[in-house]
Amino acid sequence: MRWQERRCYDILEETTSGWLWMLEKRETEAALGYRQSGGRRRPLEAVVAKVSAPMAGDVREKGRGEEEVHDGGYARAERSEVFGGRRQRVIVRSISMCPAAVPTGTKKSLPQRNIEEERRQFAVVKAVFPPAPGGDRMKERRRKPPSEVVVAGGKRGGPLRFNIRWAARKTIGARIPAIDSSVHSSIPAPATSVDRRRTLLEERCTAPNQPTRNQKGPPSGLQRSATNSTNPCLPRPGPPSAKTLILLFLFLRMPSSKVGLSNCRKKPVLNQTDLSDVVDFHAILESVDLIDGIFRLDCPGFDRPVFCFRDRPGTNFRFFDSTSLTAIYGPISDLFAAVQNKKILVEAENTVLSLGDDKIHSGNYIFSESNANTSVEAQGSFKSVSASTLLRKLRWGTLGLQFNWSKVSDQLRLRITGDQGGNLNERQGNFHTANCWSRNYDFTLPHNKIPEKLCQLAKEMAVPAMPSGEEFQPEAAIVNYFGPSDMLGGHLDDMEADWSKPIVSISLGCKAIFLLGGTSREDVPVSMFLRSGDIVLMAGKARECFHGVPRIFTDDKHAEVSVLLSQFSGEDDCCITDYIKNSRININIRQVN
Ligand SMILES: O=C(O)CCC(=O)C(=O)O
Ligand SMILES: [Fe+2]
Repeated sequence: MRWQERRCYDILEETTSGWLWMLEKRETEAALGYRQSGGRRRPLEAVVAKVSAPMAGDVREKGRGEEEVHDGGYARAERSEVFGGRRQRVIVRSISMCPAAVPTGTKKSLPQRNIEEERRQFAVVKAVFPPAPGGDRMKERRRKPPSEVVVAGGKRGGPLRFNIRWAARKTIGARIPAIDSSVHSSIPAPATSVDRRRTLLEERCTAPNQPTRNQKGPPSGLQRSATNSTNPCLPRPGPPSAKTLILLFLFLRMPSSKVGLSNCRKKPVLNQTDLSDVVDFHAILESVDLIDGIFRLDCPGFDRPVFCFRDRPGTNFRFFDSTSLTAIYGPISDLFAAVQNKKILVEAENTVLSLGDDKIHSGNYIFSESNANTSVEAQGSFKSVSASTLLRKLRWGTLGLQFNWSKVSDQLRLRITGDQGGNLNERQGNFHTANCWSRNYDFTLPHNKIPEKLCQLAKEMAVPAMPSGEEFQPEAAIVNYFGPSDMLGGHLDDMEADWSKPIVSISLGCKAIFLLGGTSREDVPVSMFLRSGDIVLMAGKARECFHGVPRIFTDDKHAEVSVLLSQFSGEDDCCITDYIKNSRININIRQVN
């Protein structure tokens, strides 16, 4: 039953053996023992608390002007914007910002609308597992979640004025008391790290902050409706023990940004929020009801039902143009084993790779026995960090073909922030035609192949989204590691040449909310729960849709990892179980060519 999940965890060790891994700059420095030159070195927690406090789009107070604050590698922007007819100061932090900015003519979109084709192309696969023994699923499904969920933040002013803020209130800002306490008691993971990685990706098609046009209201919400038993889209019922659900997104919706982690010092103001609009495929699978706007598709040759979204509401994004990242290229391996054995990572060698105009910091890192007499910060000339710290701080890594992140970042700075004349569209056009399509994946960067087991799994799971007779070729993968307060801002994944091939996106660990938008920043997203073992497939039209992960659930009740945890009972498994309880891992696998 949990084969998919289990297989993923079997290969988890390998997914942390990628060639490239990346930490937030400040974290990297802190973790590796660098000192801030000249500056006061503040504890990481303080920095995290500070940047975590403001929510995306958080309205603070009236103000004028614009300022950007870069804080130890983190960044936030304070802008003056007009909300509700008055000018107010807005703090924006790590907002995803990728508009559908690829100029007409360069965008690789589907040549022809073909609904049947699209059904295959825009797929989300979801694995749903049998209820825990004794669990009352019907009761579970009927229970309304809102009463159990509260939102951090208090009055934010005009939540519907910007859809992004609607999303923040409706889903992103959702907080469960137990989560808050766990957040406070744990060392807060930087809420921005995953976004940072994404920010680099997005920068290539970023537009400056623009006033929202044609704003739409919040989505009407997907209503439950009785299923028509003659619905041709309904698949044959599968064996309950192998209930894996495939969701097919015909038109996806877009995400929004994030909610900040509660400030460690201030108690968050908790308001109630309503998660009843969050699509729960688990419940749909258990139910005889479908939800309006979602249908099930029979997919020959694939033993799991396929669910599709019919419509595409939208959301909008606001732009935030700031990033400061340090990419560290270099292989690490056996991270979990190193944690288990209390090893430390030392930088054995530090080189700088030259890639065209870029210089990329590249290290040779090895895990070595920790020496009781050697403090982490005093390893001779080596910078070092304990494997457990590294695991906690790790936010993403890549497998297979590498992307030259720093190049994109530099180019973006030149193109977008440089004074090159022309209007925004022209600048974006220049940027895209000159750089994006020719400079995304860098085939010259050293890399390892994606682990074979992961390739195999991706190929199998990609079937519903592949053109018939073609096999998915996994060439690159990004592994996102989400801590309790991490989130992934709205973005497009458009680096790959052929958008008709799916991205196979596997969720592991704690349950998350996934937001799915449209092709425009102004489209309102639909939100859905992704549980451990779920797989999202996106291809074709869906590649043009914004999506993101505003939050994960780490409290015992909502994380839904108990069955998974029960599979790790060995003594050596404790570092994995500890990690699973507070984390979500997403592995998204791509065919690049
Ligand atoms: O974590 C997820 O479910 C989505 C990840 C994603 O969209 C990405 O890495 O591009
Ligand atoms: Fe993505």
